[in-house]
Amino acid sequence: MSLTPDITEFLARARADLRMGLPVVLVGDKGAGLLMLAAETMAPERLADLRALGDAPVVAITARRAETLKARAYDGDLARVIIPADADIGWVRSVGDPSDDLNRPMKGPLETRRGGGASLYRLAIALAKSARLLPAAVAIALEDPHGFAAARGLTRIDHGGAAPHLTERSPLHPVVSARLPMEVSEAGRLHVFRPEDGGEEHYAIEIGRPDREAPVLARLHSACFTGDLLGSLKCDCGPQLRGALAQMGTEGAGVLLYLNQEGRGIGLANKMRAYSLQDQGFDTVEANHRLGFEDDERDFRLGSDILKSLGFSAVRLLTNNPAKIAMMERTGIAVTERVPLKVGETVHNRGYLATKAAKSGHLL
Ligand SMILES: Nc1nc2c(ncn2[C@@H]2O[C@H](COP(=O)(O)OP(=O)(O)OP(=O)(O)O)[C@@H](O)[C@H]2O)c(=O)[nH]1
Ligand SMILES: [Zn+2]
Repeated sequence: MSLTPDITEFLARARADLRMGLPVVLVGDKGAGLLMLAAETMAPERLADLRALGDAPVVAITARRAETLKARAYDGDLARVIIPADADIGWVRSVGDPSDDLNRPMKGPLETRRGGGASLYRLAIALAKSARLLPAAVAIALEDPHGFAAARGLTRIDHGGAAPHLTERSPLHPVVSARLPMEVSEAGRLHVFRPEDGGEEHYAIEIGRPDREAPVLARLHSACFTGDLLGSLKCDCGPQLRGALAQMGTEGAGVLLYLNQEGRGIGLANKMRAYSLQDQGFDTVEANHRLGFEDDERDFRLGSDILKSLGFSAVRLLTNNPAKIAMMERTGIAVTERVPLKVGETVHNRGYLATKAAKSGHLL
């Protein structure tokens, strides 16, 4: 019935639960169950309650994180680290959080579980990521997941229904648009787009009245609180944002998409964790990996969705990132020209820009 939450709505609820430190119940296709919490937000007393359920709980982590911890990833893309009986919550958190890797290296070897299906653990990690938490999930098997969830009022997620929603993006809908006179152009307009899944809103800033039949000067900008707002010298985002808008103002037409995918899609808290690791000597890509993330967790398809919704089908794209161009082309937006955007190099971000060129294929 329409008044009952659907899977998208249950997933949104699960994300909120995990951020608060609440457990979520996952149900497999054959009825197997898993109780999960995000390692990062779990309260110490809940670890004791989990242990009381029987079997030793595990921390599920990505293979990226497992590599740093030298833990065997028997499941390929993930590892299930067994929580020893005498381990406390600090130990559990350190499995997921690399902040103390160098100061207080974990005493190994870590024992990891093998055998049995891993799909629910994979779902647990994907959920933690989509909640913008560290990809580390404390989990224990449940025999009667339905009864367990119902008795405690916990959110229950069915694997079959959930899996496609974690890889496919949610449809975006225009909410409102209004005139916004700006320094670069008085003919500015801000459009707000909202996804159906309760996730972040994204924005389009339209300058002038670009012709929908011709390629539009466009920029896909990912949110960077530190660079866009604070004038951080560690990246080039602020100057790129202002440079792109200035060029659109000068040409009299353009569209800048402001995608709320902070920190290449890992969220500000995790980006700051990456910055701490960078201060310990790791580069931007290595830092992401130590945290358990891929180099880049963004979904540029959002950009094509918004451009199409605004009526555009071809762009002159302001970027140095070939992945953005490839994704535009794959999703039906023609890139007729790449317009380079080289601004804001500083002594602090020279290494960052060089790493992006060497490891992420950015054009110099
Ligand atoms: N995880 C992580 N994210 C970072 C770091 N430095 C900057 N970012 C994020 O990287 C993104 C940069 O976005 P963009 O400038 O749109 O993308 P780009 O891939 O550099 O491509 P172009 O600028 O178009 O060439 C923003 O979301 C920043 O918050 C970092 O060291 N670690
Ligand atoms: Zn930045």
